[in-house]
Amino acid sequence: MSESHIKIPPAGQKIIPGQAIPDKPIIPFIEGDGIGIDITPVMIKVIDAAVAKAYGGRKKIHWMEVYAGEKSTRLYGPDEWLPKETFDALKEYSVSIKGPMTTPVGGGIRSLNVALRQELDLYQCVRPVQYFQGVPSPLKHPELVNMVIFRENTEDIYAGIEWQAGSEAVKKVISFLQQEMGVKKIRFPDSSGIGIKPISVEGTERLVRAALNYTIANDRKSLTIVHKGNIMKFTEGNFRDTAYALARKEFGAEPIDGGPWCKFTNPNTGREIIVKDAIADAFLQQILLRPAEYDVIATTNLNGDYISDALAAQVGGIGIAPGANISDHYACFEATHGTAPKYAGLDKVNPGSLILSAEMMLRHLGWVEAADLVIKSMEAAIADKQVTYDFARLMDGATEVSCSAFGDAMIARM
Ligand SMILES: NC(=O)C1=CN([C@@H]2O[C@H](COP(=O)(O)OP(=O)(O)OC[C@H]3O[C@@H](n4cnc5c(N)ncnc54)[C@H](OP(=O)(O)O)[C@@H]3O)[C@@H](O)[C@H]2O)C=CC1
Ligand SMILES: O=C(O)CCC(=O)C(=O)O
Ligand SMILES: [Mg+2]
Repeated sequence: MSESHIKIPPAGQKIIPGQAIPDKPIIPFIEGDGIGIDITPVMIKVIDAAVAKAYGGRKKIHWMEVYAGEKSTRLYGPDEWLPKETFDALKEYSVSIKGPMTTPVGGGIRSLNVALRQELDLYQCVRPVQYFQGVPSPLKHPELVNMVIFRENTEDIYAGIEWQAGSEAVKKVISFLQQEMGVKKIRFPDSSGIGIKPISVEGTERLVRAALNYTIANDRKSLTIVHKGNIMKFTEGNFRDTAYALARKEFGAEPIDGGPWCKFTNPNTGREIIVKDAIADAFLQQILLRPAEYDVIATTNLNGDYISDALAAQVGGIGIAPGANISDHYACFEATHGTAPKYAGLDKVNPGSLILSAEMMLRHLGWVEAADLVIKSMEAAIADKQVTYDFARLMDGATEVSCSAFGDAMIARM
C-alpha cells in the first residue's frame, strides 16, 4: 500500500450528502499543475476572507490538500498521477475544488481531469458565462451574454476510447469494421487512428434533466440543445432527439408549430420556457451575433469544451470563466482554463476563474452571503481597474497587478 500524504484537519467536519452543511466543513483541494501554484493559494485566501467577513468566525472552511497530477508524482512516486487516497477523499468529503492539470498532446498519460469526471461520475459540467461591468470584451454588447452551459461530462469522443494508427489494436478494429460491419468509408485504413464516440440515452437524459431543472429553479427563459446531429446522426442527432423527448415526457413540453421546438410552463413562476436546438457550427456564430437569444445550453462533451472557451472570450477570456463538475452525490469545482505553463510560478495570471469557481462552491453550500461578497469585491477591483495582465492589456488606464495582488485588491474591497 502506498504511503499516505493527506492530513485531515482535526477541527473540521465532514459534509454528508442529505444533511445540513456543517459550519466548519472540510474541503479537499488539488493545487493543480502549471499556474495552479499561483492561483490556488490566492483563491483560498480570498474565500477565507469572504467567509470570515460574512460570518464573523462562525463559519470557516477547513481546507485539506489532496494530491493529483505532477505534485502527486513527486510525493507518491513517478507513476502515481491520481492516488487512490485522493479519489477516496474526494468521495468521502463530497465537495471539493481543483486547479488545472496538464494533459500531454499525442502520447503520454490520458487526461486526469477527464478521469476524475468519469470515476466520480461527475456527469454535469456546469459553466456559467456572464459579463462583469468594465471587463474588456471583443463584443459591442457583452452585457447581452448571460448563458449557463450544461456540458455532458462522461461520454462522447472525449471519453478517450481510441487506438493509435499502426498499432495491432487499430488493425483489429479496422478489420472488424471492414469485414464484419461492411464499413467502406475509411479513407486511409493503413494509417488511420480510430476513436469511438459513445452517446447514450441515459447519459443524455440525466444531463438534460439537470439543465431543465436548473432552468426552472433559476427562472431562465430557454434551453438550447446544441449538437451536430445532421452529420453524426446516431450520436449527436440522438442527443437532440433524446433531449426533446425528455422535455416532452418529464416536463410536459408541447410542440411549437408542430415541433421540434417545444415549450412548457415554469411551475414555480408561471413563465414560459422554450426548448429549442441549434447545430453547433451555426450556434458558434449566433452566440457572437445574437447572444441575447440564448440562455441555458445543453450539449455534448466536445461541443461543450469548445463552446466554453469561445463564450468565455466574449466576456473577457478564460481568466474569469468558472465551472463545476457535478454528480448526484459529489461536486468538484474547477476553472475552465488549463495550466497555462508559460506563466507558471510567475504570480501573473488571473486567479478570477478559480475564485469564481469557489464562489459557485459557496452557493452550492448555501453560503450566499460569502458568495455575494466575492462577486461584489471582484466587481469593485475591476471597476477600480486593478487587474491582471490579461485585462490590463485590453483596458485603457488600467493598473496591471499580480495574481496575488488581485486577490488582495478583492479582499480590500469586501
Ligand atoms: N480542467 C483542466 O484541468 C484543464 C486542463 N487543460 C490542460 O492545460 C494545458 C495547457 O492548455 P492550453 O491549451 O495552453 O490552455 P490554457 O487554458 O492553459 O491556456 C491558454 C491561454 O489562455 C490564457 N489563460 C489561461 N488561464 C489564464 C488565467 N488564469 N489568466 C489569464 N489568462 C489565462 C492564456 O492566454 P495568453 O497566452 O493570451 O496570455 C493562456 O496562454 C494542457 O495540458 C491542457 O490539456 C486545459 C483546459 C482545462
Ligand atoms: O483535461 C484536459 O486536459 C482538458 C480539459 C478541458 O479542456 C476542459 O474540460 O475544458
Ligand atoms: Mg477546455
